Amino acid sequence: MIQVRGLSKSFERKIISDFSIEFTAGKTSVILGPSGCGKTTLFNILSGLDRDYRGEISIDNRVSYIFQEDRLIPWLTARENLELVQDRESRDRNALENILKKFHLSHRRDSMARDLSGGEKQRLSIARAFLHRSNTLLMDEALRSMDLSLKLKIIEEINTALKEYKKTMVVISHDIREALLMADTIYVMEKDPMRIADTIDIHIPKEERNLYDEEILHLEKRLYTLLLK
Ligand SMILES: Nc1ncnc2c1ncn2[C@@H]1O[C@H](COP(=O)(O)OP(=O)(O)OP(=O)(O)O)[C@@H](O)[C@H]1O
Repeated sequence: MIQVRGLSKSFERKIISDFSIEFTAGKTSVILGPSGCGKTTLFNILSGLDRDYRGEISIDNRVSYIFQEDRLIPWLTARENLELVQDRESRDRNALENILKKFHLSHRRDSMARDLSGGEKQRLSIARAFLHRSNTLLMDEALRSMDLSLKLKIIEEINTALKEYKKTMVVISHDIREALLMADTIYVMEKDPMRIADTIDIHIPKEERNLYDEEILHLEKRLYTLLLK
């Protein structure tokens, strides 16, 4: 469980003020909300990158942060990039091979990161976050620059990996469909200061969700209405 209590953060203006939220352990929460409402600011605080805030944060200290850009070491191979997050003494070769397989990268294991396609690079950085000994994954618009078909494939891989790795995941997105396919709970935010406008729990099993499903289409409409308000 990630708990945020009475969080406040200001830059030139008050971005977050007395804000509270809980993200359930082992579940995926997706945050949708207008540009500049404070989503990345919240992630920077949750991940420990920003310690200049007021309020209480309760989070496991092992957090993996997946950014929009891949942040791989270009001159290392896919395998070597993964090894960076493993303990040198107890390096688990099987775990590494398993995660390569889950993200359909086994055939690219010995390729330099710089030679991978954009989709493969982002898959590798997501795979690395799963392999890292963390309980919490924070993903900030990591699928933004992908076409729909690639995005759907990677979402399926993430959902499959989550079943095995049981991480607590929080995702920032601007893509309603991405949210509908990944989330156990969607939080819609408003800005100035950031607050929760609506919370939507989705009970359809993830492997049964598709974008044409009536219930999903209904939720999509509800989310558009909320976000375009
Ligand atoms: N280091 C900083 N110094 C000054 N202002 C900042 C800083 N970081 C963020 N801000 C401001 O805080 C507000 C919230 O920014 P943040 O990046 O958290 O928004 P966001 O919801 O993630 O937006 P987006 O969806 O566009 O990525 C914005 O107005 C931004 O300009």
